[in-house]
Amino acid sequence: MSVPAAKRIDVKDLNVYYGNFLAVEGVNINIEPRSVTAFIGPSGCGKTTFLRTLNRMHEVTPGASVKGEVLLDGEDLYGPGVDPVTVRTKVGMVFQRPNPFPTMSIRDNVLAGVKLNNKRISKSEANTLVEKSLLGANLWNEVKDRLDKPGSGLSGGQQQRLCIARAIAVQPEVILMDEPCSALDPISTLAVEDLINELKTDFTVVIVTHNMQQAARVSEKTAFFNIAGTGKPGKLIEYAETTTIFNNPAVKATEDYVSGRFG
Ligand SMILES: Nc1ncnc2c1ncn2[C@@H]1O[C@H](COP(=O)(O)OP(=O)(O)OP(=O)(O)O)[C@@H](O)[C@H]1O
Repeated sequence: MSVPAAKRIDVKDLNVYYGNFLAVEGVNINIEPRSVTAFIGPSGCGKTTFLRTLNRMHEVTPGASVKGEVLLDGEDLYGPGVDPVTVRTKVGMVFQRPNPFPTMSIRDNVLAGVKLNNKRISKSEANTLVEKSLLGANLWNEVKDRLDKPGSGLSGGQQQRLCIARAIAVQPEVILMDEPCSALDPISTLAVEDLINELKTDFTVVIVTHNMQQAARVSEKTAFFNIAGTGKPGKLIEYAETTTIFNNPAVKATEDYVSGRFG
């Protein structure tokens, strides 16, 4: 399976709205390819909302809209004529709760995204893709003898890695992860964190996490978001190397948050 080039993301002056409500204001951020970037911040500061604008997934919510630009290697995802479905094949997403199709086999779960995109592939190509994707998701050895069994028969951590295999199978350039370990036990969490570390060899990875140790373990750069109060928009407060954010942040609010003084 050839791996498409990981791409950089440049966001310019992005506002995100739910109807008239300005949920996230004025985000400017440059995300490097082949790296892991973590989004942290207190509940309601707009991490998920902003993440979902990076593959136009927010458009699934009626009334949600953006102003500004999101460039993928210089191409605006919101440019005229850009199809959001195509955007989502380039920028994949893994959700908080593992969501394999429960009655579908492990093998068909891996291929589900590819089939949704109406790609026709031969049986042998499909076999290769299933194996490569499961290898890429560190799941192959655990499931290779039961590929035709339902995805729901796996543990929570295995299911989440299956969802990551499904995301990889589409061969995206960027993988977005919204709290991918929040429903997992500590051992499964470590397995997924190891995997995230490996994914950055081929992909640009962006992860929302509430777990600051996790941000410190997996990411090169961290973006801290905050809100001034209920009803106010979330803003990107500080974005820097993860070690700087945790050890020597420039902004007092970042320091208060990472040291556990609020949030
Ligand atoms: N579908 C929606 N409709 C209207 N407002 C929404 C919707 N989803 C989120 N919001 C609002 O947008 C703001 C940002 O929410 P968001 O879920 O992005 O924050 P978050 O930082 O990811 O929070 P958490 O850490 O709790 O998941 C909040 O004020 C929230 O109430």
